[in-house]
Amino acid sequence: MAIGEQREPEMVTRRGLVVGNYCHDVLFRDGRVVGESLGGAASFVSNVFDGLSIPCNYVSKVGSDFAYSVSHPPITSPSSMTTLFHAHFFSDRDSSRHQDRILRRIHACDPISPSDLPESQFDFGLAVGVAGEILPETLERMLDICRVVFVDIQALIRVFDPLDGTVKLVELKDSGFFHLLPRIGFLKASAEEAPYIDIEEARKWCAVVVTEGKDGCRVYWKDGELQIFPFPASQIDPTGAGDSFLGGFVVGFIWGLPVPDAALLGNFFGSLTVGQIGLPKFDSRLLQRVNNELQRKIHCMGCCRTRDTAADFRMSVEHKEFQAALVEATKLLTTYNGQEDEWNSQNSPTKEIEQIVHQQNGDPQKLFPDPIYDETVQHVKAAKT
Ligand SMILES: Nc1ncnc2c1ncn2[C@@H]1O[C@H](COP(=O)(O)OP(=O)(O)OP(=O)(O)O)[C@@H](O)[C@H]1O
Ligand SMILES: O[C@H]1[C@H](O)[C@@H](O)[C@H](O)[C@@H](O)[C@H]1O
Repeated sequence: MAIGEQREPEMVTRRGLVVGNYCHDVLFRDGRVVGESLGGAASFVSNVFDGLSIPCNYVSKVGSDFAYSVSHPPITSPSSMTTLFHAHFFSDRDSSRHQDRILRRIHACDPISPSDLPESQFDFGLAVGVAGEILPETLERMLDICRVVFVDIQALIRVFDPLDGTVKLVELKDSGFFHLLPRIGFLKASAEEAPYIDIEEARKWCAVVVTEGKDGCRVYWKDGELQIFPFPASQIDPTGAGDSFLGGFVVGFIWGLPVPDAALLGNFFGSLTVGQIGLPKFDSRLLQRVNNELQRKIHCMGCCRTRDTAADFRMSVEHKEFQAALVEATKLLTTYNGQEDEWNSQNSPTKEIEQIVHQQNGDPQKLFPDPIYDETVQHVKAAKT
């Protein structure tokens, strides 16, 4: 290498683990079925990860009635049904007591036990259960084998009415998972779930990200908090917005973005999700733009940037620019060479069961250099103590 020539940062591949069951979702509006779709946070997360070529191991269980073809095959439990949710939405929001939906678990697939997890070590893990399938011992095992674990609180605090399966929430401290908080990297909750956490207590132990629907999200850590602004969206179905948010957030994190920038990417994928029923289809040109933008950003930040704990929770100087680039990317959806109608008809929400077949996107994406990732993980851990 010639003197003065800049060495490209050496890229490495992160190993990730996603744990949580796929499910069947049936959507009702005012008592009428309006959509049926593949669901489960793991399916929404894999939709984002596959779109951005993030390779991962998935541990998910379904029954022999599972109706979809997926790119990351689940474990089939012959004796159990696939988890099934009925989500009831109401035009008159009073009848749903101001929740955006009433959710009922109609069937529950088998839980995921520690022995279902691979024997390997992972750079990151996502605990994204939907119906109580992640047991305390399963999360504990994930914490043993993954360097950073992102947890969706819905995996921890949901309980189910024994008569009709209505989903209710319990306080995190009564959930059987509270003692694991100091080992969790990030805890993600929706605005509806946030009251079940004592945020002041939880933020001493891990970073907490509260998603706030059309208002974006708020990140809390030991020494501070920050509101991250949303992207405009026209909401058709909120299902899975939080899951896609988490997918985008984790992608940002493993690319080495500071937490607020990663949360912005989460907001971006959350906003893309609410515009479609069920699992969203992301436009490939839009995904390419996002990948280019991530490449550009890590080259700007360089691998020699100064790192300190506070910096990981501070917006990058290019935060606004990143936001503008993502807004610009969404314009691809409306200015497709004047062929908006064609695009819209290809992407319009379907009311029939879709057979979702993901394409594996070639070679795994090479991500941020290892020393930087090591530092980020250290800093997230240091921020707690
Ligand atoms: N109407 C909206 N407009 C723009 N962005 C939205 C809208 N709704 C959701 N989002 C984005 O998606 C993220 C997650 O949404 P939300 O807070 O509704 O998650 P959630 O309740 O966990 O969803 P679910 O449980 O259905 O997966 C938000 O933080 C926001 O960035
Ligand atoms: O598919 C959805 C999705 O994963 C949501 O995040 C979850 O809240 C629902 O339980 C599930 O049916």
